[in-house]
Amino acid sequence: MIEVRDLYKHFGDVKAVDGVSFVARDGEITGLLGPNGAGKTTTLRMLYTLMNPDRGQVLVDGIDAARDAQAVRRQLGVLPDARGLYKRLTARENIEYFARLQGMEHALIQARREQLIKALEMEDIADRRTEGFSQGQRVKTAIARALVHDPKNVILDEPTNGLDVMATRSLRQFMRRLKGEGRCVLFSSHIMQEVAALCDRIVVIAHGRVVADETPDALRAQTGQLNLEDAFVKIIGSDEGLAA
Ligand SMILES: Nc1ncnc2c1ncn2[C@@H]1O[C@H](COP(=O)(O)OP(=O)(O)OP(=O)(O)O)[C@@H](O)[C@H]1O
Repeated sequence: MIEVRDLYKHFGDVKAVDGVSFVARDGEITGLLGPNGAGKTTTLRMLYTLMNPDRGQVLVDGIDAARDAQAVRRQLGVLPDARGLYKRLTARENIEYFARLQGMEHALIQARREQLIKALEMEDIADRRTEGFSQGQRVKTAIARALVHDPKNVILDEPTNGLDVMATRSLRQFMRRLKGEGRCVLFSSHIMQEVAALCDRIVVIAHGRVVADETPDALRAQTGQLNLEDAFVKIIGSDEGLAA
């Protein structure tokens, strides 16, 4: 479980994150939805301990990120906005390298690596150097790498960005599988259809603030809109930056 309490991050005059609180529960998919520049990536960066908040608290499975960042990192699998693969290594080697950094044992690394390669249907690319990989191939490799240590909590920053329809469908399927395994899945998106299709809970963020935190059904009811797209536009007050 991931808990965010009253988080702030300002860059000069820009209030990127301005008092954000929410909870992402185990066995659920939580979507952080907001237009471009809403503060999604900054919020996630503080969650996965890449950036310190100006104020506020991040708890992962009850562990305070400010007190024990390393313990928090062990509990997290992260697909960052910069996918950051080693281009001279093959996909398999990228996954293995990360597992070694996590201090995993050789036999466990092999088992978990092969399990993920199969689950993400990446057998055909596993022994290719990642240099020249397509967006979809890069995302798959980065996700396999992020999950190799079997983390309970999974954070994905705009996971379907740049993916085609088939790749998006299979990634959604994979995220449902993670949820079915009881993991806490938190992802950001500016695509409302995606969030509507996947999420148990939607946290809508605009101008660094949470403007709604509901189930998709409750959002529809609260705004009196049958269509989620209309509901989002009503909550945010504009459809700017929200792709359908
Ligand atoms: N390192 C930084 N220095 C200065 N300003 C920053 C920095 N990081 C983010 N910002 C600003 O903070 C605001 C929120 O940015 P953020 O990347 O968190 O938004 P986002 O919701 O992830 O947007 P997008 O959907 O476009 O990725 C933006 O105005 C951005 O320009």
